[in-house]
Amino acid sequence: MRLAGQGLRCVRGGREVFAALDFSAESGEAVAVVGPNGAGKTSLLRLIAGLLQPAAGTITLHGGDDEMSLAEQAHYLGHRDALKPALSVAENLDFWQRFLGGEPADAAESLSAVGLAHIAHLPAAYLSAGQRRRLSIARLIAVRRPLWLLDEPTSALDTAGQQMFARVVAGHLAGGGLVIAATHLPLGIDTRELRIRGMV
Ligand SMILES: Nc1ncnc2c1ncn2[C@@H]1O[C@H](COP(=O)(O)OP(=O)(O)OP(=O)(O)O)[C@@H](O)[C@H]1O
Repeated sequence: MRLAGQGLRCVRGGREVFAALDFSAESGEAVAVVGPNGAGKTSLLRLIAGLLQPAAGTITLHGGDDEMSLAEQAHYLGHRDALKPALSVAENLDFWQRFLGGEPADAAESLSAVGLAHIAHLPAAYLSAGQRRRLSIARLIAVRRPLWLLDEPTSALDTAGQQMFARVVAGHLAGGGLVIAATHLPLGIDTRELRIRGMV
């Protein structure tokens, strides 16, 4: 599988954020999107996820599932954790699986992997920032998709959480997955750097 962007131009609020951006990433590879605040890292992830349209250029995924769109083959984990506060930890996972697909056994495994099995019954509203982030990471495991688009994935994670994240990503890459992560922090895994300078 190969993800490639060519000649990408991003405009937000009538202002050019970046232009003529090329990148590519292969199965088993993690790309760290780096650059100063406002350079367009989040915008690039949202372009790849199909949540924004490029003003110019193309994004293509080769070797994926031809019957699915790029967005259907990707997980987008944004700044804000997409949790339903009234649902418990386990119910949030169950909701994602009903909405996005996935095996119940993967949900149970995902809670153990992120260290939340002991509070599976707790409403998401009561979770700490780091626990919310852990639950978001559990979605990546509970619903299998090859392309992970992660925005500051380790924010709010403690040291053990960062190590857990590195293990989860390593497992995904070993299984032929692909990760694009916008970050200001080292992710604890081998990454190739994609630097965006932006127009700021
Ligand atoms: N909805 C919007 N309307 C107009 N401009 C926007 C919008 N969202 C973002 N921008 C602008 O687009 C530019 C890129 O923002 P983006 O969030 O992609 O940057 P970033 O590199 O992820 O920044 P940070 O490191 O601070 O997270 C910024 O100048 C921002 O103000």
